[in-house]
This record gives sequence, C-alpha cells and structure tokens, in this order.
Amino acid sequence: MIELTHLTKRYRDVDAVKGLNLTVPAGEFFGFLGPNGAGKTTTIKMLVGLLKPTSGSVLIGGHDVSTDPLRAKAILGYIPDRPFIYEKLTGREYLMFIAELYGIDMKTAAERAEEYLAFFDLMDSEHALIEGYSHGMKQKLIISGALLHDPEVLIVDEPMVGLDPKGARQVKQLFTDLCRKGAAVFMSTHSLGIAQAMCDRIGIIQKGEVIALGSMDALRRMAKRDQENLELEDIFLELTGDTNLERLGISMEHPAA
Ligand SMILES: Nc1ncnc2c1ncn2[C@@H]1O[C@H](COP(=O)(O)OP(=O)(O)OP(=O)(O)O)[C@@H](O)[C@H]1O
Repeated sequence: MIELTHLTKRYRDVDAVKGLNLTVPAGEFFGFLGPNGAGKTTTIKMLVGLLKPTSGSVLIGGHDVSTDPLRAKAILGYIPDRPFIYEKLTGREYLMFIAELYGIDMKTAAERAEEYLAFFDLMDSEHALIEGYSHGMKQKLIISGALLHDPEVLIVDEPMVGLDPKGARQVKQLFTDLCRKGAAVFMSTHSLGIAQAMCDRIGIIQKGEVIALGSMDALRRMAKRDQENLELEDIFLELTGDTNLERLGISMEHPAA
C-alpha cells in the first residue's frame, strides 16, 4: 500500500534520507521514530509529494507520487506537524471545501462533515471563523478534513501535539478504526508510549537510515534483550546508542487513557 524504494534526499551538503526501503501493507499501523534531525519529516514530505526525492521512489496504492501524483493523492490523507488552514473560513466551510477538492458529492460531504464536527464537539463553533479556534480545535478540524474522503493511506506527522487527553483519545480511536477498515497508517511521533500502544510495527530512523524495524517483540530481540516487559524507551536507547531522551527530543509520556 505504501512502498518506498531506495528513497534518498540530499539537501546541499546534508544527506537527510539515505536509501530507505520500506513497505507498509494495507491494514498496518506503522510507527516512525527517531531523534531530532533523523529525517522523519523529510521522509514524510516525500511520501506525500511535497518534496521531490533526490533518487528513489514512493508508491501509494501502486501509484508513483512523483509521476502519477493525482491518483496517489486521491487515496491519501495527510496530517502535517505544522498545519496550514484557511483561517477566514468557518469550520464547516473548511470541511465542505476539502470535500469538494476530493470530489465527494455535497450530500455525503455534508453528512460526513456533520459526523466529524459532532464527534469532536465542534458543533457550537461550526459557523465561527477558524481564526477564532484554539490550537486543539484547529487540529481536530484538520484531522477531520484528512479523513473526510476515507483515505486508503494515512500519513501523520506528530498528530497529538496540542490535543487534550480526550481529543488525543478520540484521534487514536479514529486512526485505529481506519486501520481496521484496511487503511495503511504511517505515523511519525516522538511519543514512545503512543507508538508502543498503537503500532503494529515500528521503524527507528537515525541519521537518515532505518536502524531497526519490526514489531515490539522483534525490536526487543534486535536490542538483544528479549525480556517481555522491555519498554520501547529501553529499546530506543539501546539501538540509538544514546542515553539522554531529552537530547533526542523523545518523550515517554504515556498515551492518554
Ligand atoms: N530545507 C532544508 N534544507 C537543508 N537541510 C534540511 C532542510 N530540512 C531538513 N534539513 C536537514 O535534514 C536533516 C533531517 O531533517 P528532518 O526535519 O527530516 O528531521 P526530523 O527527523 O523530522 O527531525 P525532528 O524530530 O527534529 O522534527 C537534518 O539534518 C536537517 O537539518
């Protein structure tokens, strides 16, 4: 469903991503972790077609993001870490606008917009301009917009930032439901607790290269410490060879219950 082949990005004198090979099948929840500057956002921007790879390719549902971008993007949902949103629209207008871009018929669009606005408790503000929304409210709207067309592939960069515990729980539920319906979810996060709780497989990237890939059990074996209770935090430290989580920009906060 998502297929990266020898994916490489070089910025002038920085090799940000070095020959990444990775496949995320339909129905898998994949977690992408790594220290600050490891190459996560660069990878994600290439996945969604915002950045041209120096070499290598990205296939989304079999469609090459570089050569067949419209087909690839039609089945893709993307939630960026620093979202852009049209502040002069109302919440409902924004969702209807996004629905139109994806070619969803207006009746279905109105029903889905209503479902998401109600799910996220945004009905009281649906006719207010987005510029008056809080950060968390904007985040919920962006997530709703990314899910409106029922994407087959969801790419998410740090989704829980700015959400309160209830919002974070709702978002986790939406992502998990989408995955159960058969979508491939690719999520970058600094929260090891969230990755451990939600992801079927985890990839750890460091200096542009994947240094570990697999289920929690597989990662425990790679860290050569296959105690059942070994947490992702221990594995991450063992594999990245660093001992200071703060320096790595990693949080072990546990996902909101
Ligand atoms: N536009 C750019 N021009 C030059 N170098 C860049 C650019 N964007 C990123 N880089 C470099 O590429 C490398 C990977 O950066 P990237 O933002 O992909 O890392 P990241 O894993 O997302 O980091 P973080 O967790 O801090 O967000 C870093 O060395 C960064 O300095």
